[in-house]
Amino acid sequence: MEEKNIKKLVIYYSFEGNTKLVAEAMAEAIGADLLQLRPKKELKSTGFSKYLWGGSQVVMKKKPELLPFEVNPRDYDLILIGTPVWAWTYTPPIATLLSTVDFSGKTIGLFSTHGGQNAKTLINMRNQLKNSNIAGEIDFFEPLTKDTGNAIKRAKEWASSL
Ligand SMILES: Cc1cc2nc3c(=O)[nH]c(=O)nc-3n(C[C@H](O)[C@H](O)[C@H](O)COP(=O)(O)O)c2cc1C
Repeated sequence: MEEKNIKKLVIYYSFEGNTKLVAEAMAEAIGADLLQLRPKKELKSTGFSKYLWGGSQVVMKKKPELLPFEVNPRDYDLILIGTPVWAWTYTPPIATLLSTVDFSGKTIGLFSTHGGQNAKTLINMRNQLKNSNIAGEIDFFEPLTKDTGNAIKRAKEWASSL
């Protein structure tokens, strides 16, 4: 987007910090506000049980209730939406977001972080945003622990290119 005074927002969910890392880099690069999605009930699962818990949430198509937003996404023009990949798709808090906020007419960038299998995550998100202008998509392989510097650079360059 060319205009100087457009309002920019980065919305993300992050369970273990990978998506948060790139979301914050993007927001810093383009001067965007940040909105972290927080489920009212976040299970503090660790070890293998987190996969059972998270995976079952996705399979059951859960849309957990979120804590109130500090900003209204409708007030923004360019909105970047980021998710971890769970069970080959976007996370339940993002399902809540996409089904409760009207993103029609907005310019959207989509990003994900994953453990090597991004699968149809970004396609599935795009399919929920049929009335938005999808300006770009990018994914990252666990940026907290794998090639962090390069991931931050890619995140900043991508956000700046939208
Ligand atoms: C419940 C659960 C399911 C996951 N499913 C996948 C998957 O299908 N494909 C994949 O590549 N990574 C999968 N992962 C790994 C995460 O996508 C990856 O670690 C991601 O960067 C985590 O983001 P976060 O640190 O922001 O929470 C899964 C992780 C969890 C906890």
